[in-house]
Amino acid sequence: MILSLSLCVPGCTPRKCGRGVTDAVITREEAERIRRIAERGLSLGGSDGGASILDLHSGALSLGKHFVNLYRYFGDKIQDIFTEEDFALYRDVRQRIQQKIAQAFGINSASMYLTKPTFFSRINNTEAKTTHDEYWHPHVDKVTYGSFDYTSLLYLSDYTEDFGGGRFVFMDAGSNKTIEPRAGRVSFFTSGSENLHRVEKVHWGTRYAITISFTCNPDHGIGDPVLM
Ligand SMILES: O=C(O)CCC(=O)C(=O)O
Ligand SMILES: [Fe+2]
Repeated sequence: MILSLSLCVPGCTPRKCGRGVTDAVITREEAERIRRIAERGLSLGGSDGGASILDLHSGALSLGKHFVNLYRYFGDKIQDIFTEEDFALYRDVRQRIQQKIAQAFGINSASMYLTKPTFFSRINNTEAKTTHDEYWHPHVDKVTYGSFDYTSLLYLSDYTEDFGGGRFVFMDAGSNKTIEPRAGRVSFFTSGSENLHRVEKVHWGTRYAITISFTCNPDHGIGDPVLM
């Protein structure tokens, strides 16, 4: 009798769940370069509330209470905003994080695929205006985003230096575990219910991060963002 049906992709689907954090994959200088890309892109829009995103794959950019498509809106002019080097840096960083996750979980990095959404986030202490601004709710990424099997977060600014509050919290039974964002710090974890988490409210300053996630299902894979 078949008790459960699930897609099994040998070599990627998490067999062991877990999490890791490293400051050794991305340098602070690289994180600063990526933060400048995030600042440039997000300066073209911004949510009325405290949480803005720029989705590099779809081009979705927070604007007021809604989203616009940066790529459609700017057309060819997008080349005045982002350069080929920006996208090359994203690819390089994405590859190194993918390899780190593969190594940490003992899986084959070639059986992991980048998945969407892949986005910059900018958070400040402005009061939320829509539910999109409510970044602090506990959630499971696989439930929120569907295709995620492995989540990674690359932090682009420093807790206590650039902003207060805004720590990442794994909500474990018994004791929570907190990650303090720091430019160049990569936090990665399996995206299921074993890693329920939330982000503390940012009390002051501006917090930048980028979410880069992977799926084991090639049908949910996307290519690296490209300059259109
Ligand atoms: O920015 C963070 O630290 C986490 C964000 C998050 O949980 C998410 O985007 O799903
Ligand atoms: Fe999350």
